[in-house]
Amino acid sequence: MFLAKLRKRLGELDLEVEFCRDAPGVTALFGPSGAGKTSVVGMLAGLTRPDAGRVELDGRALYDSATGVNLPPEKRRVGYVFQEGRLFPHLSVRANLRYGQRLTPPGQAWADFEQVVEMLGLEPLLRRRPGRLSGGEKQRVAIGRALLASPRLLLLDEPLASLDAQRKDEVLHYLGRLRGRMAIPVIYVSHQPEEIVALADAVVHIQAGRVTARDSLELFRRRLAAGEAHSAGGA
Ligand SMILES: Nc1ncnc2c1ncn2[C@@H]1O[C@H](COP(=O)(O)OP(=O)(O)OP(=O)(O)O)[C@@H](O)[C@H]1O
Repeated sequence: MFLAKLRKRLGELDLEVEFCRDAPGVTALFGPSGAGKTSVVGMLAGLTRPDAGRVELDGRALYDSATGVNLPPEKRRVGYVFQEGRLFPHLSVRANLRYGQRLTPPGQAWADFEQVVEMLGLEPLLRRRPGRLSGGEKQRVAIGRALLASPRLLLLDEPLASLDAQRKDEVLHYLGRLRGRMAIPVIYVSHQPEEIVALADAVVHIQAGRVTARDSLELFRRRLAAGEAHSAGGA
C-alpha cells in the first residue's frame, strides 16, 4: 500500500531509509530522539522535500526524484497528527471535525462523521472549544479531524508524548479501538515500547538516520523480553 525510500541531508545527519507495507495496519517507527523519525514523517506528508527517493501510496507516486513528481501536502491524501493536536482554537470541536471533511475530494470520502465521533468518544465534546479540552481530548479530536479527511495513509507522530500517564492510557484505549477498524495503513512514531506493543503490527527500527531492523510485532515482543529494545528516552 505504501513505499518510502528517502534520502536527505539534515545538518549532521545523513538520513537514508527504506520501508514499505502492503496491507492496512500500524507500522511503528521506533528509535531514539534525533534518529530522524519526525523528518521521515514530514517527507511522507510532503512538508519537507527529500534530496532523493520515492514515496508511493496505493501505486501512485507522491514523490519521485527520478521523474520530478512532488505532490503538495493537500494533494497527497495523507492525514497527519502531531505531538500536540494543533486544533483551530476559534472553532468548536464539531467545526474542527467538519473542517477535516471539507478537505476530501468529491467521491473519495470513506470516513463517516457519526462513526468517527462514536469510535473516539467525541459526542460530549462537540460543542466545546479546544481551550476547554484536556490534552487527551484534544488529541482524540485531532485524530478524528485527520480521519474525517478520509486519508489513504495516517501519520501519528508521538501523539501521546505531551500527555500525562492517565491521558496516555485514555488515548491509547481509543487508538486501540480504531486499530483493526481502519482499512488504511497507519504510521505511528514512538520511542515507547509499551505503545508499540499495544498498537503496532510491524516495527521499523530507525537509528541515526538508518533502518537497523524490521520486526513483526511478535519479534519486537521477543526483543523486548530479551532486553534488546529499550524505551529510547528523549522527546
Ligand atoms: N531542517 C533541518 N536542518 C538541519 N537539521 C535538521 C533539520 N531537521 C531535523 N534536523 C536534525 O535531524 C535529526 C533528526 O531529527 P528528527 O526530529 O527527525 O528526529 P526524531 O527521531 O523524530 O527525534 P525526536 O524523537 O526527538 O522527535 C536531528 O538531529 C535534527 O537536529
